[in-house]
Amino acid sequence: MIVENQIKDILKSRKVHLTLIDPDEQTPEGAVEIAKAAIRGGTDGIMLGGSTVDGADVDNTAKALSKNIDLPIIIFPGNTSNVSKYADAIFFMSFLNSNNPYWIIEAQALGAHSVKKSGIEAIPMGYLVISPGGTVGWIGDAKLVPRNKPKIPAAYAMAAEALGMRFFYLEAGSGAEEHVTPEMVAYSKKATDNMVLVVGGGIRNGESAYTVAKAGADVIVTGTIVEETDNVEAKINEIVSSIRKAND
Ligand SMILES: CC(C)=CCC/C(C)=C/CC/C(C)=C/CC/C(C)=C/COP(=O)(O)OP(=O)(O)O
Ligand SMILES: O=P(O)(O)OC[C@@H](O)CO
Ligand SMILES: [Mg+2]
Repeated sequence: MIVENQIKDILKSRKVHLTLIDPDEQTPEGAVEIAKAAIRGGTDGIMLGGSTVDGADVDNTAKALSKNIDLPIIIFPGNTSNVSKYADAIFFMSFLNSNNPYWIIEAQALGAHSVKKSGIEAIPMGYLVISPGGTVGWIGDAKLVPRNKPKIPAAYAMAAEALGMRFFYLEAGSGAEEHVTPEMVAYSKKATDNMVLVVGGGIRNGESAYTVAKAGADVIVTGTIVEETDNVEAKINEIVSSIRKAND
C-alpha cells in the first residue's frame, strides 16, 4: 500500500507519530538502532532529513534503514539532493511562507526529475514555518508567522488545500523552545476539509504531544528529542501513549 494511504488508514482510528532522523547526526548503523528503538516505542514511520544534509548521507541512511525496518521511510528533504530510491516516499513540499521563490517552487522543479527517476512516492505538502523557526526558518528565508496569529496559518492551509496539496505541515523549527500553539493547530484543522495536518518542532514530552494532538494535529513529529535522550524507546513510548489519549 502506498505510504499516503497507510497514514490515512491509521488516521481512521487514531493519530500518527513519525520519528525524524537527521542523517548527519549519526552513522547509518546508528540510525538503524534509533529507528528500531523508536519502533519498539510505538512510532508509525521514520522521516529522514535535515536542513543542511548531504545527499549521500540521506542515501546511505535510507539504504541501511530499508534493509532493517518494515515501517515507511519518508524523506523530509532539505534540498534537491535529498532524494533516495531506498526510501518509500518523499514529502514533496513547498515552503509556502518563504520570501525566496527557490524554496516555493524552484527546488521542486530542480528535484522533480530525480524524484521521478527514484520511483518513490511524492506526497504533496504545504510547509509553513512559524516563529521562532530555527535553522529552517533562516535557511528558507521565511516570513515567519507570529505565534499569536492562528488565522494566518489557517489561510495558508486553505490555500494549500485549494491548490491540491494533501498534507500541511506546521513547523516551529527543529529544537524550538516552544511548539506551535494549540490555537494555531485548531484553526488550521477547522479551516480545511481533508488535509492531513502535520505538526512538529519543539515537541519533547508527552504533555506537548498531547496538547497538539488534542488541538487537531493528525501527525505528530519528533526529532531532536531522539538525539538528546538516553532511552529512545521509553521517550517515544511516552509521546506515543500521550497521543493515543488524545483520541479519546
Ligand atoms: C521537494 C524537493 C526535492 C525539495 C524541496 C526542498 C524544500 C522546499 C525544503 C524546504 C526548506 C528546508 C531547508 C527544509 C528542511 C526541513 C527539515 C529537514 C528540517 C529538519 O531540520 P534539522 O536539520 O533537524 O534542523 P537542525 O539543523 O536545526 O537540527
Ligand atoms: O526536532 P524537533 O524539535 O522535534 O522538530 C521536528 C521537526 O518538526 C523539525 O523539522
Ligand atoms: Mg535536527
